[in-house]
Amino acid sequence: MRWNQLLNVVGSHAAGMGGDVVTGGLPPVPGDTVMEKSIYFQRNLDHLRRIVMTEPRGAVSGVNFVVPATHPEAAFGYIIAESIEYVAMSGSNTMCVATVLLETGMVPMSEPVTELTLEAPAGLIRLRCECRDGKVTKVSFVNQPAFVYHHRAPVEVEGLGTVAVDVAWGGMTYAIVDAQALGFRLTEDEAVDLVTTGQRVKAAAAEQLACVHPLEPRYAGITQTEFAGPLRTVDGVLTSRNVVVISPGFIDRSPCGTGTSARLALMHARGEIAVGQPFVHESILGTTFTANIEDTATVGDYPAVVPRVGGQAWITSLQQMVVDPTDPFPTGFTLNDSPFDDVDSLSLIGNQ
Ligand SMILES: O=C(O)[C@H]1NCC[C@@H]1O
Repeated sequence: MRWNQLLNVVGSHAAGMGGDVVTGGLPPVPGDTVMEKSIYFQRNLDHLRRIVMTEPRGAVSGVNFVVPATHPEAAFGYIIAESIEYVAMSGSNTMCVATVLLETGMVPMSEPVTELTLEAPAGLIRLRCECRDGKVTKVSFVNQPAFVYHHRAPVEVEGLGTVAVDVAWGGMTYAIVDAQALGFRLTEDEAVDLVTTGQRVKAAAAEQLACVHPLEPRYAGITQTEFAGPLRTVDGVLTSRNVVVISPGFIDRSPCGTGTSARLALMHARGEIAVGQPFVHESILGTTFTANIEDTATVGDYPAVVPRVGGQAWITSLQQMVVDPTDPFPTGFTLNDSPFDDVDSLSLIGNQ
């Protein structure tokens, strides 16, 4: 027993998308808000993200670090790290965190519903967790407001010509394109092509379209591409498939909660969905999130919507990750054959 580091890591996934939850082993993380803690973590403790995210210990694109909340209404805070950014919010990760907190007893579970408030870097997140026989069967949460930065902006994309791109914020920033117009059905056999095209769209949109969140810490740029499938009605409910390509080039296995939020903002702006109307978003795997707009709002000068997104998460492992002082890879490594290759090209939060 001579480890330099020991982290308690609960593996989980929401609708197919992995999200590890670190429930113990962290040093104190200073900050007056969870956003400040996230910025501190990025600057001073990023080696902990690398330990969980990279080989030889882990290989996952989302890691959540559970920290004490700074707001009296929240049970816990959580810092959310994706492959190349510390994000304000994430839907699948929020479902994983809530499920882990409840199913491991860190937060008491009440059946059939546990109302819970957590503190994400984006702010307070109110959750409604449906629970049966000790299992969380659905987590739905009210996201911070989502809004549209750009409507059908013409973007010159390498190999594609001029593409109409919408850009919307849902907790992360999305370049949203019409999947059908680009020839995609959003099926599993298209995964590699979706990543290649999605990365090109994202690079071009990020270069050609400015977007800076109006509120501190002023998240800037575009880090996700969302291919929006056609809207259809299934059993009377507005439904659509989508695929999100996460930086640095990896498909979200889930229907993507922040992408769903961004899409709700866009659909509302286009008159395609009303406040309160149910919506089902499908992933490339066919897994689903339910969603609706709870209310309208404004963010800076942008008209916005307040989204609710729901889905289910499952615990997959209980681990203690350790670092031996003689280990040649104390903070892991990546090779460029891995979809998580770019962990070192971390983009900093806001305009630091
Ligand atoms: O559900 C979401 O919002 C996320 N899934 C992985 C990438 C995004 O953070």
